[in-house]
Order: sequence, then structure tokens, then C-alpha cells
Amino acid sequence: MGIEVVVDGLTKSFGRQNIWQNVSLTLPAGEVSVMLGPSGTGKTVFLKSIIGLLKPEQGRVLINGVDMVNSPEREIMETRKLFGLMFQDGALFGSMSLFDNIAFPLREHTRKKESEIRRIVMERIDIVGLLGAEGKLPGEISGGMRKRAGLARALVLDPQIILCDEPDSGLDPVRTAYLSQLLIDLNAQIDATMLIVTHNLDIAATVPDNMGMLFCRNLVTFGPREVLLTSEVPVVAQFLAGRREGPIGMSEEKDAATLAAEQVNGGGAGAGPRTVVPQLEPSPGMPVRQAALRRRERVAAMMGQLPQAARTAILNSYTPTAGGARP
Ligand SMILES: Nc1ncnc2c1ncn2[C@@H]1O[C@H](COP(=O)(O)OP(=O)(O)OP(=O)(O)O)[C@@H](O)[C@H]1O
Repeated sequence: MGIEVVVDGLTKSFGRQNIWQNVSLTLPAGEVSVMLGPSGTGKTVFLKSIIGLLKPEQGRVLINGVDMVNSPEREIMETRKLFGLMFQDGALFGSMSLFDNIAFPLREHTRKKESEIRRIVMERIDIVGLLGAEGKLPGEISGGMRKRAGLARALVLDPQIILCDEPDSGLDPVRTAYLSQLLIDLNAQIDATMLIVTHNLDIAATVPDNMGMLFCRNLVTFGPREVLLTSEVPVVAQFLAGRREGPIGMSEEKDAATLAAEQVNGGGAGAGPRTVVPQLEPSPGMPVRQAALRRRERVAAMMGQLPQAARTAILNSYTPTAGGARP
């Protein structure tokens, strides 16, 4: 099972530019979480801070008792082996076949025999649906296939925590839908903790167990998906509706006068209550997603603290008619 990631009071700046401050959240073990936020709000910086590639000035990131911010570098390097990373562009080597790209971390970080490497690589290639394409170069395949190859490479070292940075970038809506299903199937198969950074509203609505949003140097909120999907916090509602009206402007924040003028003109009104679409289920033949079972218990324990709209959405998701019934 994946490992819990505890982020506690994290603050990161570059020089005098504060990126975000006092960010605290817990990625529950084995569950899928999504981090949303307008461009430039520091989502990638957040991923890099979790894995210890960037050093926030304050706070901790605790994984199995190791603090990825303050522990000795040797411990951080060791803990980094628990991670699988999927970058925006797949980050494949252009001159290597998909097979060699996917085998790379195994050849680099383990002493496994070639026969064992072949077995592992072909298994991961199968999981992401690329069997038959292993001999191709990255330049000979589509962007969606490159993403899946990047995902296969992220999987070869049996990660317990997977970080995906905008896995949908450059994909058409159909490929994005396939990718969403692949992420859920993957979670059912390997039960790893997953954090996905995305702008994609379809992924946000259908994939994660939990969602958070960064805006204006703060974590606006983080919790069960239904909390964000029913939220009336203006910045969350605006982002999820993809509207111009609201606090998010072209370069992040709108000024108070523009916002006030929008209010006078009834900006944002009439959006109405949002419907919560069911979360994706694993494909037929996949194992039951253990994270969904654990999350059900976890969320039941916090029901009393959740807003009414989120509670209703959660309870609706358990009824078979909502299509979100859990075994
Ligand atoms: N190594 C760095 N040195 C200085 N500034 C940086 C560095 N890395 C990121 N930044 C700045 O941090 C801010 C947040 O960048 P980041 O890439 O995390 O945003 P993001 O939310 O992932 O954006 P997008 O959704 O557009 O990918 C940006 O202003 C960026 O210029």
C-alpha cells in the first residue's frame, strides 16, 4: 500500500517572490489526490518540494518519518526511491527506444539482470497499453503514447508515491479520458499514493479521492473531492466552472474595483448548484480499489465537520443510482 505524505506549514519563496505560505495537508496513503490552481500558483514547485528537489524555507514534508525538507540528504535520497515521477512532456530520451527509456531507471538504480529488467519493463508497458510499441522512438509515437510511456517509466521501480505533473497537457479530450481511466486502473492495481497536478476540469471531476487548490500564495482548501466540487468559495467555484467572472484574473488576482464592478453587473450569478459527477471506477477485470474502501471509512469519520452540500454529495455517491456505489 502507498505511504501517507504529511505536509506541515510549508512556505517557499524565490528571493523576494513568495510562492505559497503555510501549506499543510495530508495525502492519505494509497488515495488519489489532485492539486488545482491557476497557472503560476506554484503547483510544480509544490511537487518538487515534496520530493525534496526544492527546499522550502519553513515547514516539513514527512514520509515514513523522513522530513524531505530538513533531514540529512542521504535519508532524502533514500526516501526518493519510493517515488515515481511523471513530468509534463514525458521527459523521454529522444534517441532511445521506448523500451530503453522505460528500462533506464532500472539500469541506473538497480543491479537487476537484463532478463529481469525485460520482464518488469514489458509488464509496465502492458499496464499502460503500449505493447507492440516498445521498439519505437519517442518521436515516432503520439503525444498520448509518450505520456503513457512516461507513466510506465514512473512505475518500474515499484513506487509507493506517484507524482504526475499535468499528465493531460497536450492531449485531446478523448485521450485525456483514457488517461483518467488509466490512472484509476493503476491505482486499483498498485495502491500507490498519487498526487496529480492539473488544470483539467474533467480529470479533477472524475479521478481523485481528494482535491486541493492553490491560489494567491495560499492553499485555499484540501479535502474529499466532494468538498471542492460543491464549494461556494468564489475562487474554487470560478475555477471549476471555468468562468471569467470571479477573483481569478488573467495574471492571477483581479483588483478590488474590477471585482466590485462584476458584482454590480451580477457577475457569476446564475451558475446555480453544481452537480457532482461520479468518480471513475476501475475497468472491468481490475481489482477492487482498496483506497476507495479506506477512504469511505476515513470520510465517514469526518462527516460531521463537512459542509452540508459535500455530505449530501458523498451520501449520493454511495447509492447505486448515482453510479458511484462501492462494493
Ligand atoms: N527554480 C526557480 N527559480 C525561481 N523561480 C522559480 C523557480 N521555479 C519556479 N519559479 C517560479 O515559481 C512560480 C510558480 O511556478 P510553477 O511552475 O510551480 O507554477 P504552476 O502552478 O505549476 O504553473 P503552470 O500551471 O503554469 O505550470 C513561477 O512564478 C515561477 O517563475
